[in-house]
Amino acid sequence: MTHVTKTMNSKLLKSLIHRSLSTTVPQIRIYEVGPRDGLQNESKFVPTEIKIELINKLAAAGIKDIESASFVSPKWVKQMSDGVDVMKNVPRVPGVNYPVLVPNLKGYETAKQCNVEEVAIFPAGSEGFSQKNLNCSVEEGLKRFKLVADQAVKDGLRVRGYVSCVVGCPYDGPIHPKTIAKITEQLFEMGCYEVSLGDTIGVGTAGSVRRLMREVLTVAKPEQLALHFHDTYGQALSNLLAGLEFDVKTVDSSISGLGGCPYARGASGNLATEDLVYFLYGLGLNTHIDLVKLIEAGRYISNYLGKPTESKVNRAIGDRLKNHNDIAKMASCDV
Ligand SMILES: CC(C)(COP(=O)([O-])OP(=O)([O-])OC[C@H]1O[C@@H](n2cnc3c(N)ncnc32)[C@H](O)[C@@H]1OP(=O)([O-])[O-])[C@@H](O)C(=O)NCCC(=O)NCCSC(=O)C[C@@](C)(O)CC(=O)[O-]
Repeated sequence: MTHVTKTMNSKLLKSLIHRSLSTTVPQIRIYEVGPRDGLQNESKFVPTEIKIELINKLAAAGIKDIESASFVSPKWVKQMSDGVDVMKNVPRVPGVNYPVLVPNLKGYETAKQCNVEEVAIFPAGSEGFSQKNLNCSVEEGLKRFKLVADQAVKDGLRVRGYVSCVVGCPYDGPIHPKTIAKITEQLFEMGCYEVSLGDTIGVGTAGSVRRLMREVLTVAKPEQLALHFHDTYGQALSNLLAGLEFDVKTVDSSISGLGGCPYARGASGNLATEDLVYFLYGLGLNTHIDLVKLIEAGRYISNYLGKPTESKVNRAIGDRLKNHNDIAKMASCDV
């Protein structure tokens, strides 16, 4: 790379970071799932203090919704078995929401003991995945989640719903959008304030996402929906653009592109939060996220896991920051 190109890239980067710090109106809400969806698939146990430090770094970067743990059966997902320690010890930053995933009333009771303000329930969009992930049919799963939602609403907690396998299932193949719309509607009837549409195995394309959105928007308003794309086939950003065309305002992502579900064969990581923030600034959509601190959080966890980041933005900017050798200086640079 020539000196001129290097300088231009560095100017571009500074202006991008400056914009990320200076604009004021949040237009897109980022719901970070790295500490939960991101780490649940890691085979080597990640110590509680590393999980807590990751959550702290995400909060310091300006993320306001951080799904921090799941209270599922430790026999099913051992990686999440320290959820209570995470939730009892993570310093709660005012204004930051620390939701947890719960599969049943048992998990809900644990969540309540940890003083969470929001729980997430997660029926599957397909029979095959429901059996593998929850050990029950879709209908039985919905019944269990209704018990959780009823109790949470009674206790004054917010309830978020996920529908997984919204486009395709690793066991049943393509899923009809009408099926997903029906489950989405049931989640709203249970009292969910928002439903996140999960392309669990990342098989969606802009075309299938558009078809899904048209159907789901017959039962929901765009501001009640979130988009949750895994990037298995490299389609997450184009799928997101297709979803944003329908005016959805909340996007799930995972720091460093970590993620996957142990019960969804072939599922890879989520859309990386660093890539999402870069992409949204490119569209002129403010997120209030400090990209430099976010990159630092991504490097922290990928260094710990001993693997390269899945975030292309982190990789691209990271190399240049090595040259500048001072992340903090870079973040405060003006143009
Ligand atoms: C639903 C169950 C529990 C059914 O599992 P089961 O084996 O049918 O349940 P069970 O009631 O027979 O319980 C088995 C054992 O687990 C215990 N147990 C039971 N529940 C709990 C709990 N809450 N907390 C702690 N322990 C629990 C229970 O006490 C018992 O212990 P034992 O008596 O044998 O010693 C199980 O299938 C499960 O935990 N599944 C969760 C799997 C999971 O976490 N998958 C990943 C998250 S989903 C996802 O990633 C997709 C999403 C949301 O991100 C969207 C997307 O990406 O698209």
